[in-house]
Amino acid sequence: MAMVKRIVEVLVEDVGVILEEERMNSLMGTKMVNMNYYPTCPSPELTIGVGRHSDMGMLTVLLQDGIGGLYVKVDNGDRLEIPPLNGALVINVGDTLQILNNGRYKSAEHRVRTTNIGSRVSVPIFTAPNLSEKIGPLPEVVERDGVARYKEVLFQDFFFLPKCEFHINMRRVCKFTKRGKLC
Ligand SMILES: O=C(O)CCC(=O)C(=O)O
Ligand SMILES: [Fe+2]
Repeated sequence: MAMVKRIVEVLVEDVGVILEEERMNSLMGTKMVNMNYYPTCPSPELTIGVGRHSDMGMLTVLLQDGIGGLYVKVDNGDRLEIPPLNGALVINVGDTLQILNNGRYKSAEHRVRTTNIGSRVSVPIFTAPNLSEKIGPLPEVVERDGVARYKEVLFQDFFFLPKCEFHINMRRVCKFTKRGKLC
């Protein structure tokens, strides 16, 4: 946790903001762990491991085994595989951090493919705000940028969007935050 906090601190310091301890704790008050198991698939192209989405919170710390299959969409639209590195963690920027920084750090869209070489396990740890926390671009950043690219919302208002299939829901979340309204 201390490591995740330190990374967030460095990222917001880089846009000229020092967050107070209390605010930092509220922004990272929700912690969740997923344990993903992707069985080996003889025809991976016919399956969806995890559909495309971005994570909603501040930062995600992901431990993956040696199989691979995680892809991130980069600016030109290509999808890059994030190859497993022994002993390395993958750190994802989430939607909340993107909003706080007024769009400077992007929450990367990613997805997971299954493989026919072996089953895969991954364990992401998500940090996200308390449900009652207001999230919007940090005032210092808005002042400098001259524009707020996202409106302020309660974290719970996009965490509990109307239920449909989970990952469709995640995409709706992105539209909600990036356009400032529900899709
Ligand atoms: O399995 C992975 O590598 C990523 C899983 C993921 O993106 C998620 O659980 O949000
Ligand atoms: Fe994810």
